[in-house]
Amino acid sequence: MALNGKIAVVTGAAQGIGRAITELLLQNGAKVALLDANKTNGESLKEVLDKLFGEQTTLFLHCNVESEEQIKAAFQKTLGTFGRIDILCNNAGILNEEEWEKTISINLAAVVRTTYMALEHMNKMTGGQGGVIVNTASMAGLGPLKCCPVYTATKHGVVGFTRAMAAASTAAGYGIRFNAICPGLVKTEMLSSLSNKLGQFSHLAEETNTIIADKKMLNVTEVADCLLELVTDETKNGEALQVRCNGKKYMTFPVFT
Ligand SMILES: NC(=O)C1=CN([C@@H]2O[C@H](COP(=O)(O)OP(=O)(O)OC[C@H]3O[C@@H](n4cnc5c(N)ncnc54)[C@H](O)[C@@H]3O)[C@@H](O)[C@H]2O)C=CC1
Ligand SMILES: CCCCCC(=O)/C=C/C=C\C/C=C\C/C=C\CCCC(=O)O
Repeated sequence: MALNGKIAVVTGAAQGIGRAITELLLQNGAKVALLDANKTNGESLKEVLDKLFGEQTTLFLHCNVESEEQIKAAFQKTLGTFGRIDILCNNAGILNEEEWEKTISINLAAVVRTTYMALEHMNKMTGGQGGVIVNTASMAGLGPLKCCPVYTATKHGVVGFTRAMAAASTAAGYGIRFNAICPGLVKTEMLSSLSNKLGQFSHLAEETNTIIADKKMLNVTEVADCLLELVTDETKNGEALQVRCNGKKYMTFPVFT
């Protein structure tokens, strides 16, 4: 799938992995609507991107993915400006075991909400032109992280939702591919502010921070490079791509017959 002329929506685009995804999509010729709840970071990133790629190639839309109304408005603005949506990257996420309901709301419920909203515009069965949806899960979507059970549950949920949607899309002919990316530790603000986010598991903070300090971490650009493969390689559907410092691996799962 070549990206020239393609229109992408990226959530959590203002910093970290979302910013790297946005920059790589732009470098490859796509136009991008950046959705983020952080207005200050989003607006200053838009200024940077205007200079690098031209004002017409991006939109910053202040949007909390927990709000159905705000997502709807962001999709309408994207369609009004760019005319179509080909790519959705559900990337916004938090790690907060204290505010665990908010973690479920942003990391899982919002992925479902945004995906269903995108289907209304992308689904070939209802007049859309198809495309690809890539969800940012985590290695915590493939195995347990003892310091953050709810974060782990949301990321397992994202992997399951992605794979089931891929199967539903194939069965019904939506013309949309669904993939999940599952990175290990990535150098971003999410990990640097971890200690006070573990709630009842804060007794594991010291051990967790030691692991983080000792482990080699991925750069956001390494994650974005792998995500680009999931966007552009039309053979990839229903995949969970694990990305670690020592390489990437397409995961295999039990098959139901
Ligand atoms: N940093 C890491 O080690 C890893 C991160 N991930 C996942 O990658 C994704 C991105 O995380 P990072 O870039 O590391 O975090 P980050 O904290 O640097 O960036 C997250 C972005 O999402 C935005 N955001 C948060 N809540 C939002 C909401 N309700 N509505 C709209 N935007 C919202 C934030 O404003 C921020 O710009 C998350 O889903 C995270 O779970 C996955 C594996 C590893
Ligand atoms: C192994 C899960 C990495 C998940 C990254 C993430 O989404 C959030 C991490 C939060 C805390 C990290 C705490 C412990 C990590 C333990 C092991 C990391 C091993 C990474 C690797 O080997 O690639």
